[in-house]
Amino acid sequence: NENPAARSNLAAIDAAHHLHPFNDTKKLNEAGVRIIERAEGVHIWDATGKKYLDAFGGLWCVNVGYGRKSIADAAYAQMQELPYYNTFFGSTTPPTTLLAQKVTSLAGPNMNHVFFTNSGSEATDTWFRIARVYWKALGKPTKTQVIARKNGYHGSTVAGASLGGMKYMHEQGNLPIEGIHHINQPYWYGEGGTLSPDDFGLKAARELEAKILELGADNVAAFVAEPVQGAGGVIVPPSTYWPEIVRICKQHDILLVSDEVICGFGRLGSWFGYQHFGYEPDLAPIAKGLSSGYLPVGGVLVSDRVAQVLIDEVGDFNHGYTYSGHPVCAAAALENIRILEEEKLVERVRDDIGPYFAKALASLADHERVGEVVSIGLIGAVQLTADKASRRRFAKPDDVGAQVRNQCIASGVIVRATGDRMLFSPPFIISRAEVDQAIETLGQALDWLRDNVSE
Ligand SMILES: Cc1ncc(COP(=O)(O)O)c(CNc2cccc(C(=O)O)c2)c1O
Repeated sequence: NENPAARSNLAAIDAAHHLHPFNDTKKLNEAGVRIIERAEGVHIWDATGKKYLDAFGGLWCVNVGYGRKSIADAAYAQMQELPYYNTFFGSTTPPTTLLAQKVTSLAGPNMNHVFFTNSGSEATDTWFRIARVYWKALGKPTKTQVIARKNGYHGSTVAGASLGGMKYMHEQGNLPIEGIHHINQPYWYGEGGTLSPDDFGLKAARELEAKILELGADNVAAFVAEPVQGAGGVIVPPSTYWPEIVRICKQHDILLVSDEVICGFGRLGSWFGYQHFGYEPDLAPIAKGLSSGYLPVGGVLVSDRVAQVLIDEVGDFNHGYTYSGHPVCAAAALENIRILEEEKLVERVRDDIGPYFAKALASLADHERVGEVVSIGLIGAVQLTADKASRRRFAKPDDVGAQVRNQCIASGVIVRATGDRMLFSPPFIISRAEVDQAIETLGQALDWLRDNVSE
């Protein structure tokens, strides 16, 4: 399949003109870019014809799997009918309105409105402004501060990168912007010390209360958190965490924002992550699984409490994007959700392949280089450790994670590494045999780590 000239030519063109996200362009150009040409089911192929099992689902997002012709057909038909019109100036288009109805019908009884965006980052900036507008309309204009978590990820816009808790992002662009504060993440394995997970869950949650009291509840607009922190390493909170967060937000009258960009649309075995953990947010950004990545679309689910103020008190809400509610993206998202419903893929994650995946992942727990394995539905992580008993971390977690990831990719399985945690987020259609292949491949990479990386 390899056409060396064509491939190397494309790589050379890419090196000459394409600046990639989250990448060191010089290193990338030396290594050579991987040209992905096609995909089907859970597999992708690069330009050399190499086939990979994509156990990471693109970027956490290809929930229905690749090659869904019906999504392409839906987008094509809509594009021929009406390729674009805006939702400004009192307009909408049929797919946009129907998508708003469909998404809110899945979001629970108190989430009946959605604001559309093109991405999760734009959804973050949207709820950030809604939260402040809400409190101002209620006569509390000083409630502007937002609390987020270290190692959380909420996107790459200025507010998104500021609300995220990644220091290496803050250092680029003089972030965070003012008005944003961070508390620790509920990462028991790395930060729980000698506490039990349950005690640590309460301790981590109560950092929110301390921060609110430090800032003054009359100055705090909202708290944002991912049900499970994805890009931060699939940090699953102890069971005591979320109930305590809910208590604190209620007690101090702080809006609760649940970032559903990864956890939404079935990833945890429920339509939204907050349904899995049993809480109801005031605002919830969505993207990724909304369209399974087939076209860029995002949004913010808005609770009745907030929507009522936005509608009855605020009047003009001066925010929005050219492509907010884009009809072709909406048509693709509608077909994506139809597939999730018709094939009962969310139930499959909850009742079948999710439990199977958890069992397969647990088979790695005894490996001498594994500190913990965690999963909910079809999101999972394997924590690497230099010493099981002491939970000692490798000196260079990023390097170790990258080496293990590269071993897996060389063996034809795409996984993600965040530091020293190996992450999975496969399409919901993954078969049991493909789960076994992904786990076995990681197991071989762990053996390689044990036999080749000391310390
Ligand atoms: C929880 C969460 N919130 C917001 C965003 C921003 O969405 P957009 O990217 O569509 O603007 C995300 C995105 N998450 C994301 C995006 C790109 C790469 C990776 C990775 O883990 O390597 C993760 C996310 O995971």
